[in-house]
Amino acid sequence: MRVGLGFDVHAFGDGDHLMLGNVRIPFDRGFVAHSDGDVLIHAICDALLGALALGDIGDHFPPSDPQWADCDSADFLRHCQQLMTQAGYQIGNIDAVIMAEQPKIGPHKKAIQEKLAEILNIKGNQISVKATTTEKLGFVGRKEGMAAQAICLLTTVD
Ligand SMILES: Nc1ccn([C@@H]2O[C@H](COP(=O)(O)O)[C@@H](O)[C@H]2O)c(=O)n1
Ligand SMILES: C[C@@]1(CO)OP(=O)(O)OP(=O)(O)OC[C@H]1O
Repeated sequence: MRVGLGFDVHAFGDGDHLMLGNVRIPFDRGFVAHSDGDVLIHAICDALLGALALGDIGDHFPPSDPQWADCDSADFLRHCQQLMTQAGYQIGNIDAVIMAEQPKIGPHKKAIQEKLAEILNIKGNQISVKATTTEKLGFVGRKEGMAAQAICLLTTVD
């Protein structure tokens, strides 16, 4: 068994939606990022890579590489999953928390969990997505951006 931890932050900029867990959420801002800025998927990728001791998302998809510009972060997640499978592991469970003052994540949580379960080919009860404000404190509280944290448990494939 191995555990991994991931954390990511993206600032808000111009835009009219956010991609979170590969679900499009209408919003009056967008993420500032090289890719689609899916802060939740990036945290999950780093959790998987961390559990495998394979570096972090930037090692695999360098921000300096134009091929990742505006990239669908689901592709990053599929790649990390392939690395996990090649290493002989499978997902036990993933737990994640999104830190955001806005938008409200609650109405989108189920869709996000279902989408991530579909991408990762796991059951719905193997992935948990939660949300919290930071009680108006810090950059999240000032609505300057969003953060996400994820932890995963990997087990060996029998
Ligand atoms: N962007 C957010 C932040 C929080 N929620 C939900 O609100 C509840 C209370 O969160 P606090 O951090 O203010 O205690 C909790 O159920 C969160 O899931 C949300 O939907 N969207
Ligand atoms: C995802 C990558 C892709 O170039 O860029 P960003 O979308 O800026 O996201 P970040 O969380 O900073 O991770 C680094 C990169 O791997």
